[in-house]
Amino acid sequence: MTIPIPALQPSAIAARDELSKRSIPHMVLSQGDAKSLTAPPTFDFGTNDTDCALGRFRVDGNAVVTGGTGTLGLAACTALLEHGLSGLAIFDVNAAQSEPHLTKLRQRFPSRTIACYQVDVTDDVAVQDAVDLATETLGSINHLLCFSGIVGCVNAMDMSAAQWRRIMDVNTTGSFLCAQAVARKMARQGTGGSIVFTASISAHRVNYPQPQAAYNVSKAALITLKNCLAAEWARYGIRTNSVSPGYMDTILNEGPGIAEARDVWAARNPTGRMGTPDELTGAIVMLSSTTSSYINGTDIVVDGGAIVF
Ligand SMILES: NC(=O)c1ccc[n+]([C@@H]2O[C@H](COP(=O)([O-])OP(=O)(O)OC[C@H]3O[C@@H](n4cnc5c(N)ncnc54)[C@H](O)[C@@H]3O)[C@@H](O)[C@H]2O)c1
Ligand SMILES: OC[C@@H](O)C(O)[C@H](O)CO
Repeated sequence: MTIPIPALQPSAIAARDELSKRSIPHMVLSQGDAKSLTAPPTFDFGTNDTDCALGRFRVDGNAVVTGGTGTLGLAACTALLEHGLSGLAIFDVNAAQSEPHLTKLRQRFPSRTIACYQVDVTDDVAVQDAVDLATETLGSINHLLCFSGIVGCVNAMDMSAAQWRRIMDVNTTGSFLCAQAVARKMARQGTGGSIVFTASISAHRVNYPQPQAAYNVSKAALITLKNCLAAEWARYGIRTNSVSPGYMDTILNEGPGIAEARDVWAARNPTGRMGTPDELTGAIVMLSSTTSSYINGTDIVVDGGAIVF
């Protein structure tokens, strides 16, 4: 059986013919070495041995970090400040709990502005007010990192509509509302910026052994939201990416009945263990730094290899 090849559109034929007329200046194809370059690429090798990684992975400007009072959010805040962040505004529904952490951060980074606001990310008015306040306090917002999230391990048969809605509301809608409010500022500032959502390996595969359909769906939706915003907002100089942590050793994964699950998660991971909060920060810093200026719309899985195991 012959499969018919669809005819090219006239515009595609014109484009193909135009391209085929052009020479390929950097390639010496006739020598059988399609990769040899006539001109070396320009590359800045630096001038001394202190021009090292921190320069490339430097994080400039100010950030809003939602859920920054939580374990992963706080680890991210510390890492961003270590890499040069000038100002930080944490948005968290449990802002009161952050005081001892804020004191430590302010002691360690006395020259930076560090603020924390009580915000429920599902409340669009509260989000807008907090973004306005953070902009006033910090001068500008250049980064948004969304860590606010909740989990619910409930059989889909038993889940109430209210439980489903709340998980979707906090994890997906909350991240959207924050991204929209911050992106509008970035677009108005004319500076562009970087947005990083915290998805999960739960966005990529069904968790085992705990049932958590709403959580998994909320995180999968976040990955698609990231794709949409990356496509829509690049024109404003805004990059939108996400990280997908695996099982990390945080309060989210503690509590009654979780001990057995933790053993299963560790056993089903090639590393034989859960991750530590600090192990997520490499991806966070990289995505937020200027070295990632062409990384847009991607998701970085940080899971010790769980999803390939
Ligand atoms: N810990 C893990 O294994 C893991 C794995 C994958 C993804 N994640 C995701 O990482 C993020 C952080 O998780 P964590 O382990 O640090 O948990 P955590 O519970 O320590 O942190 C979550 C933070 O979100 C805040 N929050 C909850 N609801 C909020 C709301 N409505 N408005 C504002 N803030 C709210 C909480 O107060 C808390 O500070 C979550 O989105 C979670 O789904 C965690
Ligand atoms: O998939 C891992 C996480 O998203 C999360 O820590 C877990 O599923 C919560 O029980």
